[in-house]
Amino acid sequence: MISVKHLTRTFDEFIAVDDLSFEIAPGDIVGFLGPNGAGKSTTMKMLTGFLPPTSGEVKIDNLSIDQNAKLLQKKIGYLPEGSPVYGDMTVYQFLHFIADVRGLKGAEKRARLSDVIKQLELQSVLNRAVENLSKGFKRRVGLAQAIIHDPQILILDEPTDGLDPNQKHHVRELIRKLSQEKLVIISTHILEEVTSVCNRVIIISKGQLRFDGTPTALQQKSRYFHAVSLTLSYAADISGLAEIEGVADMEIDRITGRVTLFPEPDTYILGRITDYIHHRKLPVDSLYVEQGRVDEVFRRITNGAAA
Ligand SMILES: Nc1ncnc2c1ncn2[C@@H]1O[C@H](COP(=O)(O)OP(=O)(O)OP(=O)(O)O)[C@@H](O)[C@H]1O
Repeated sequence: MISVKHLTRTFDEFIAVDDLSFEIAPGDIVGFLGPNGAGKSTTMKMLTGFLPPTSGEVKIDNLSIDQNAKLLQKKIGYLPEGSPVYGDMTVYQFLHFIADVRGLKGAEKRARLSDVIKQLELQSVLNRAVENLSKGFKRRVGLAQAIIHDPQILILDEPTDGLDPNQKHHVRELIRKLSQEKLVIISTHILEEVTSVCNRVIIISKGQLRFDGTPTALQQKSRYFHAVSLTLSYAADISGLAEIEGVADMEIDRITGRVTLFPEPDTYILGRITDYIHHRKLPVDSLYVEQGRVDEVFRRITNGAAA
């Protein structure tokens, strides 16, 4: 269990993290979101005990990270932003070195090394210097070092940054698998990652907490939640759609031609829309109820007031 209370960090006059409080329990896969410069990395560094807070506290299993950093860091796997250091080592040397630092020995060390090499598919680059690897492989080496000691808590700063779509998928699957028995916090800019991997979302902006809830609760904040969208196979008179009882507003995407109808509060409009389409024989190609657009909520939340 991680407990964060009134966590604040300033750099000279600048407040990078501003009075954050939240608790994270095992089983939580937290997507930690925020625009560039929101304070995500700074928060993660404080959660892992690598940066002292200006005020407030972080407790892991009821122990303050400030006073117990060495002990608690054994429970944490941390993937910092960017690439692994010690770039002139080969991947194999680097992972051995990290295994030693983590106190792994003998058969256990060999088993864990072979396990992470397999999980992150690093066999083909074991003898290459870390600094010469592609961005994607560097990220995978970083992930391997984060999980080598099988930590209870995983804190991953942009784990899929720089990965191609196949690798992204692979790493998300790995995170999903690891999260069955661990507490996981990942920071990301990729909003689809949140709905596909996380069961909780924390959004910060300008160092302050703006949202803490499930991905579904976030989607429900979208103005598109339960709106009905449709596309037509050819142009037709759709002006009557906006007049349907219960439809508050209509929006047409100029690029895709997608038509979206927004319901009045607590109104179910799908039935009336399908009746209308049927009656007018409109050439509808696709029709669906929107689940809410996370990117729209994210923009609104991070530009304005707390949600
Ligand atoms: N050591 C430092 N000295 C001065 N300012 C810093 C320091 N570290 C971070 N900052 C500032 O604190 C703010 C938050 O930075 P942080 O890296 O935590 O943001 P972030 O949310 O991780 O951003 P990004 O998504 O771009 O990685 C930024 O304005 C950054 O410039």
